[in-house]
Amino acid sequence: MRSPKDFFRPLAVGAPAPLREVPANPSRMIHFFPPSNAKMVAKVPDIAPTVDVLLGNLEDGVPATDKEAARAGLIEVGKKWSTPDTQFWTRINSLDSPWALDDLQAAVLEIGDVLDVVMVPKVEGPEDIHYVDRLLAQLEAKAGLDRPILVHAILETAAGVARVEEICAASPRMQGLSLGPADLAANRRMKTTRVGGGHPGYLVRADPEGGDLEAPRATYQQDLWHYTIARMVDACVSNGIFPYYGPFGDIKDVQACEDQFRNAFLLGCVGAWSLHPVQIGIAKKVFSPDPKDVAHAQRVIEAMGDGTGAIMLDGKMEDDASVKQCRVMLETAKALAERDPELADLYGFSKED
Ligand SMILES: CC(=O)SCCNC(=O)CCNC(=O)[C@H](O)C(C)(C)COP(=O)(O)OP(=O)(O)OC[C@H]1O[C@@H](n2cnc3c(N)ncnc32)[C@H](O)[C@@H]1OP(=O)(O)O
Ligand SMILES: CC(=O)C(=O)O
Ligand SMILES: [Mg+2]
Repeated sequence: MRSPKDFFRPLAVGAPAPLREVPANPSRMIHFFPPSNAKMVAKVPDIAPTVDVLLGNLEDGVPATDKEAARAGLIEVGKKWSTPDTQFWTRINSLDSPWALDDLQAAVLEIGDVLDVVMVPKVEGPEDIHYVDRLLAQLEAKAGLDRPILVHAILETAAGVARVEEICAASPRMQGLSLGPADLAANRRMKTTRVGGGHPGYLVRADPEGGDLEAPRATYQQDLWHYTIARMVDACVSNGIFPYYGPFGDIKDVQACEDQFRNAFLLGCVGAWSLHPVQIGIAKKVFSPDPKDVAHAQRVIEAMGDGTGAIMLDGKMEDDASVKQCRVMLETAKALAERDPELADLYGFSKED
């Protein structure tokens, strides 16, 4: 662990100074595309303006035989990047793979000027972040970049979950964390075969009525990811960075995808991954506060005056703590509405709001 005095010093001569605060840019969906697929690369100009984050994926999902082609596709997209209101990220291969070093070098040296965030998979502890941190500083200095590239870690090993707080605090470059439910399930030896979402076998059953064990009893499916997401949210918030739900692999089940995303939103996540165009709209809907909640938040804030004390509104007690929740809701809505006029209209915000 670096001394607190050195925490914000650049890690290489000539590298840009680390940021003191991670920007809270809208990132309701991190949209994944495989840059090795020429058809999908051709769609980038149309898709980029419709998403908050576009991510060129170099890791899992890209066949080993296509790794070089994916890196070349990412560079091609970066060189033509002309959507400054959308963030541009990449996911590099894991640090123990034969590709990670070349991924990082190519991404920073060739397109570092347009790259906002590098997503690092399978992070096991702060030492992985320290390695990437120093390397990025050296590469940024070499490329002559004037602002640092941030780092996003995927939580997809038991060791990573056990050290999640240390990972979040490892560097001022840390932008956020995503849940990696597929690799995490494998690493934990969970007995599932899915990419995120629930499982019908993970349930609780109602007690038998009148002790009748033969009578039908209601069952309730439980959320396999609740514990990990809650830990992730606490670790992120206490370090001033952002938590995200990861992928939902059952593309056709848009309803369960929406439910999983909403659980994450309610627990504090700011966004999720979209793997297919159909999931972009789901993430946009879920991670933009509901206009009814925004209107309610405005009413509570107005009714609470200076924000202290206790009042009754619609039969419910409101006080200092509920007004703080309402401010979170309103601030989130305002930040999103700033870049989305349709949302601003939906919330009834005027330009002065
Ligand atoms: C556990 C993890 O690591 S998750 C992250 C790794 N995985 C990924 O990144 C997967 C990303 N997604 C994909 O590769 C694709 O969506 C797949 C393979 C899952 C499905 O692709 P398809 O079989 O082509 O789906 P489908 O036929 O429904 O696609 C409809 C259209 O959307 C396009 N499309 C599909 N996914 C994407 C995408 N992620 N970005 C842009 N366009 C896409 C298709 O090219 C197709 O275009 P067309 O109508 O012009 O032919
Ligand atoms: C997100 C990811 O990489 C996983 O679920 O494994
Ligand atoms: Mg993974």
